[in-house]
Amino acid sequence: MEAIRVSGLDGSAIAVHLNGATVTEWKNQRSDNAFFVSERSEWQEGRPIRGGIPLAFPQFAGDGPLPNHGLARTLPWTVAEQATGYIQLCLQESAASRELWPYAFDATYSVTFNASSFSSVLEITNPHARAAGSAMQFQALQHTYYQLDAVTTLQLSGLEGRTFLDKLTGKSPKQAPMTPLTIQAETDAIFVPSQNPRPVLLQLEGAPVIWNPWIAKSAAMADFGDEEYQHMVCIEPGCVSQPVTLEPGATFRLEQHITLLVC
Ligand SMILES: O=P(O)(O)OC[C@H]1O[C@H](O)[C@H](O)[C@@H](O)[C@@H]1O
Repeated sequence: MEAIRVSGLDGSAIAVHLNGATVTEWKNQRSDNAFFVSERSEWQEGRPIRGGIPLAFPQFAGDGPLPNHGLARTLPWTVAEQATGYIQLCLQESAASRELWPYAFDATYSVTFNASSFSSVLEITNPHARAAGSAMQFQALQHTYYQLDAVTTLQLSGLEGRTFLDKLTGKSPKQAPMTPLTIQAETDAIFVPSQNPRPVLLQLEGAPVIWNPWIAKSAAMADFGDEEYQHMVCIEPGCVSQPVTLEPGATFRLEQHITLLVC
């Protein structure tokens, strides 16, 4: 599977796969890889990579008729630009995408990084001329897997008191505790947008999904090690509970900015 390695300043580097524009590695001043990638990931063209930052578009998870998380994470993207600490990839509609989703779209994914910060921006344009086209609706999300020493010691601040839809109980609305979020069991929480969002540990755009498969689901996944849930968490900025409606000619932007606070 084709991976591109991009070097940045101060010894930093990323690896990104054309399959899904999936970033699988960010080497920074703290670690060889900030992102979790499963030892059991499949690494097959046309299959999702289990780790790094798969992109969900135009559908989140099983929310519609498309394959889980849509089509962007399994199609081949192309490199549009590359420089020190920067890469931009793009994807347009194709026969393969039209088979699954009958809309025209222009997607770009731009990653800018150095040894202490990492930004990734997904942009989706509805390419129809304003007069001619129609609006399109979709969900989009950056499914970021973080590598952790121990998930049970994670404290995630910024989501105190916010409402989330709990996928483990049929998307029932619940309220996050007023203390930092911790993960001590299976977690699959879709946060809903709030009026006054605060940064979530990292600076995230949109309302994140927080996921850890824990014991039983890990054992059931063929491309995930039984014990790996202990060393990862997914914090996924995106627009899920409120899908995006994009008018002809308009561009939607989903940003993720990660800053190392301790070096
Ligand atoms: O197994 P995947 O298709 O990669 O999905 C992995 C996970 O993604 C999201 O976080 C969803 O909320 C989960 O319900 C899903 O299990």
